[in-house]
Amino acid sequence: MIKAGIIGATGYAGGELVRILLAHKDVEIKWYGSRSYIDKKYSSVYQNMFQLVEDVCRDDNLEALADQVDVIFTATPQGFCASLINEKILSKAKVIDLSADFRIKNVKIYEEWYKIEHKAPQFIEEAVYGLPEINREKIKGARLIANPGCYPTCSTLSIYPLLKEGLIDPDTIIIDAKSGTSGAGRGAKVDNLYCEVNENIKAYGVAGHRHTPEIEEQLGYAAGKEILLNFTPHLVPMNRGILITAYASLKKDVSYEEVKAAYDKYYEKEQFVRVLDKDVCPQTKWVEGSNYVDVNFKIDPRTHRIIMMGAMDNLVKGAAGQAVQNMNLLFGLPENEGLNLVPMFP
Ligand SMILES: NC(=O)C1=CN([C@@H]2O[C@H](COP(=O)(O)OP(=O)(O)OC[C@H]3O[C@@H](n4cnc5c(N)ncnc54)[C@H](OP(=O)(O)O)[C@@H]3O)[C@@H](O)[C@H]2O)C=CC1
Ligand SMILES: CC(=O)N[C@@H](CCC(=O)OP(=O)(O)O)C(=O)O
Repeated sequence: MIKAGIIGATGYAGGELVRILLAHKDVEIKWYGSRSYIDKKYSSVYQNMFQLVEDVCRDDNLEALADQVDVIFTATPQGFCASLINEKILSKAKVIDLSADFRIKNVKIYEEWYKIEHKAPQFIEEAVYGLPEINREKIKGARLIANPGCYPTCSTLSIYPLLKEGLIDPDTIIIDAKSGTSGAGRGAKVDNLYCEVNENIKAYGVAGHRHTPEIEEQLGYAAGKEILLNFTPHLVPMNRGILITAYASLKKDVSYEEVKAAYDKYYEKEQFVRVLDKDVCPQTKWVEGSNYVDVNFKIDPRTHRIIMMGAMDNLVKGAAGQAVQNMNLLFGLPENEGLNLVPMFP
């Protein structure tokens, strides 16, 4: 049995990790970390866990935890993991960080976009960006995984094959994204109150969202050069789900079959990326509660542009599901163990 500890188990991403790991046959959760609910039963925080989890929440102490578990998930705010990680911890346990602390290789860019000083830049180079469909082999041997952001996961997977195959002009990418409110976490914020979100849709972080450099970095690797793009997220009145609609100019005339072949080249064998049938647009409802990313595209011959689309559950493939996928790779388990979650509908 793999012993797991979750720091930030009381948040939305941590809660989803608990839900997935409880059904994972090779994992035992040893530590439900929290700062606000110390010594309170975990199931009193999340009543859906009544009679399923008897443990109480424990203080966030990464060093003490590393002595007791094989893997630590940090589902905590930006800066937390970097402020505590050290060589001793990494020599004892694998760490999968769900925050952005180790996602961006250039520390200056991290500090500029996150407005915090990075407390452990010495581990940035070593950390592996945990997008299994692209970095599978590197993930297997890692000690520290930078679990990708929700928007970056959906955006990168939707666009990656076309950049790799040189079908689109990397300097023309525009990503329009939408997220359900759980993406903003469980902490109380005025912007996420019912009356603010219900019956409403709004853009936020326009021309400045912190996921922009993460997406640019990952798509830059695919393009083989640095790229700049426009990324505009929107908050929509639903609990879960991310939908991205991305636009780029085509570099040459292409047929549906050529573009489909590019997607198939990278995803045909990938269980969690579903390239939908022709003319079917991805919808968040069709992936809810699952680890799937549904992708598709449409060529617009009139404007000589292509529209790339992706849908995903921000808490599963966008956070906890992907973290478990990474854990499976780190421990040599089948990559889909505990992740054969059938999407719920309606
Ligand atoms: N929500 C999502 O869709 C996604 C989230 N993520 C990332 O996962 C991480 C958690 O996000 P999310 O679950 O949404 O956030 P929440 O606000 O829902 O949860 C935050 C968690 O962190 C704990 N926490 C808060 N402040 C501190 C602190 N100073 N020190 C230690 N622990 C603290 C909280 O515990 P308590 O209050 O009990 O002390 C809580 O368990 C973030 O880095 C986020 O960016 C990544 C992808 C998607
Ligand atoms: C709706 C909403 O607020 N979403 C969050 C992103 C989700 C998240 O937690 O970000 P990471 O994937 O980087 O961890 C945001 O825009 O900041």
